[in-house]
Amino acid sequence: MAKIVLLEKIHASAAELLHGQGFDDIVQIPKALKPDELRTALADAVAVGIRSATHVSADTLKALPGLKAIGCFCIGTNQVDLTAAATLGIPVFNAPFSNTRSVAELVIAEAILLLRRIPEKNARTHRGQWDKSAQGAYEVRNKVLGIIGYGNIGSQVGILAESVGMRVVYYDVESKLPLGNARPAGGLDQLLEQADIVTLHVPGGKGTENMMTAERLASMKPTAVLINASRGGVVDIDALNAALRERRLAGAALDVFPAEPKSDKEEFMSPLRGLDNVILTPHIGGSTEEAQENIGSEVAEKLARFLKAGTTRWAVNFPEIPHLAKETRSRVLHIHRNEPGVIARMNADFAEAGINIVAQRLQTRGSLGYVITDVDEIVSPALLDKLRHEPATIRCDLI
Ligand SMILES: NC(=O)c1ccc[n+]([C@@H]2O[C@H](COP(=O)([O-])OP(=O)(O)OC[C@H]3O[C@@H](n4cnc5c(N)ncnc54)[C@H](O)[C@@H]3O)[C@@H](O)[C@H]2O)c1
Ligand SMILES: O=C(O)[C@H](O)COP(=O)(O)O
Repeated sequence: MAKIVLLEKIHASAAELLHGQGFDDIVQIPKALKPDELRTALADAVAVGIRSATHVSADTLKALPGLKAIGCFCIGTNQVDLTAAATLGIPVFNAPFSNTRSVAELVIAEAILLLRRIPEKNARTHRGQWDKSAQGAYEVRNKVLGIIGYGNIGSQVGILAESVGMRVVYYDVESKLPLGNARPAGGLDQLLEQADIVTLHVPGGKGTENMMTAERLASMKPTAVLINASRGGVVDIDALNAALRERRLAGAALDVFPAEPKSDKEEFMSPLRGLDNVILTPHIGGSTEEAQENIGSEVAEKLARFLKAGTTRWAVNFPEIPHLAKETRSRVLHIHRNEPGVIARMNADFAEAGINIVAQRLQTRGSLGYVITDVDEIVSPALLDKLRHEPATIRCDLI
């Protein structure tokens, strides 16, 4: 029985779909696990489902030879060592669009709340103060929204922002088609100088680590606000803390942090706690009923299709082979280093065993090759062993 472990309160739609596909050994753990706990929990699992808080390193993957696939039940995949996973023959799947709208709506709401200074007004009113003043409170109409990272979320934020009258500029490392009346800012520095609201929608990882440095924060208008619903590492948190306390920025909304609790039992620690001009949320940008239900079934289906048919369509780190219904008795999944002669040797092994190949589909990506071979005969353990011991083989499975 193939065991699948689902962590971090993945929506029930995932387990439902997997059960429907015949996977009955599903273990659910409602939190993220530390590396040693992860190794124990996944020791006999073929697949794992995680969200953004479970970090899967190369060392963890090397300690789990039985693990065949990883599902990130979210958009970001920077929590997994994707290169190590590919090198070990493990495809990683995610849900690239399912929570886009949820994040975009939250960002627009926060932009309005911050410009009206609602976080401060709210805190003061709770403390019994009656701060009825228009000072420093603005409409978002005609204000400049600067979007850093104009991908799926950033571009949707731009569309929603225009519908309430904001003027949208963006900066992206890639050339992007502007939607609506949005226009490229002409560079990151130009964006920071002119924006009243700066919102970050870049991926996490080395390329964006601390991209909002003290200098960049200092180049923003003192009346401007910063929103970060991307990844915590993108902002120099101490520099932001200083800018906010010294009133060099008017406010901020943060949904993601350099260090986040692994479960709701752990205390959230941040230098920004207690600041009235800051909205802090516990990484819930994508946490709506709609998004989580869709993500659950989308990623579960990708895992099920891989485990049952070898399908790697939409894998983020792997050669992509679209879904091909299994119509023959046996299907061999062969993941190998992309070198000359691998397929020839493999097919010679089939021929030597007297097996005729009915269909074969090869795809490569960089140094990785993946071939699905359908045959009508039973593949013997001896042949499987031979294929597994071909010099370029990374992994070979029979389904
Ligand atoms: N807070 C949440 O709950 C939540 C929910 C969903 C996604 N996210 C985060 O939001 C990120 C963005 O999601 P998306 O779906 O829009 O991703 P995406 O891949 O569609 O867009 C990311 C964009 O950033 C651009 N980019 C990359 N590096 C850049 C850089 N250094 N400077 C400027 N632009 C850069 C890319 O070219 C791309 O256009 C995800 O990677 C994830 O980390 C957070
Ligand atoms: O990458 C994402 O989709 C978001 O960061 C959401 O992550 P979560 O599933 O942990 O809420």
